[in-house]
Amino acid sequence: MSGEEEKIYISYNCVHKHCQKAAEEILTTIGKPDVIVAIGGGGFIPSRIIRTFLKQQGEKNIPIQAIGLSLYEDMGTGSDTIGKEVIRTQWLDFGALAQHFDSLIGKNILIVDEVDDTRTTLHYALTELYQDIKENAEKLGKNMGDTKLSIFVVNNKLKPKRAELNKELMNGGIYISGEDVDDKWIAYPWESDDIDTHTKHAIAQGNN
Ligand SMILES: O=P(O)(O)OC[C@H]1O[C@H](OP(=O)(O)OP(=O)(O)O)[C@H](O)[C@@H]1O
Repeated sequence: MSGEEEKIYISYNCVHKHCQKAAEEILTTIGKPDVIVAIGGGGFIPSRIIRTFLKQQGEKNIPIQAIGLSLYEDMGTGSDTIGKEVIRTQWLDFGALAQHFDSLIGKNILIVDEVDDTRTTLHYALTELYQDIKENAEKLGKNMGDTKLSIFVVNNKLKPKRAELNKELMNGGIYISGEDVDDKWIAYPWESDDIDTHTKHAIAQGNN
């Protein structure tokens, strides 16, 4: 079987509908997030879409903050290590954030990415964000208060993960995937150089 046939094709419609459904669940469980943290590049488009459905009439748009995380093979890795390392290419600018909030302390934070593959990236994002907020709180002589960290991914791959998400750090925050899928290559529409053919494949697979 060729690589092409192995891929799962996801259409823009499909991403949109997963975002809509996840937003409903978020609003009925943890309530409206104060800020969305988009993990670039794959988390950018889903973040913008989900914001549409999280916004309530007459209210301000939820700010989207971008962080850039990339996975690199860790050449010096031993057999007991994670095998891939996460590189920060962009991080939160707490100075700029201060225009919107006094800080992220006590806020309802939603982290968004397109795919949870080995979970390395989400684990890194959750742990590092928590740590930064905690350090910020300590500097201000505060505690973490009711800071909640939740996660939305368009797709979660059903496979053994290289890292687990620490529920304690999430503090009642939730994890939602639009759809759990087999451990196959996922073709997202924003990566396509032929969107019409891509969408046809997605429709044929029921991913529209
Ligand atoms: O669960 P994991 O195994 O950590 O993999 C998931 C991550 O991998 C991809 O990022 P990539 O580094 O390819 O960057 P991109 O989003 O810019 O494509 C994807 O966007 C996720 O962030």
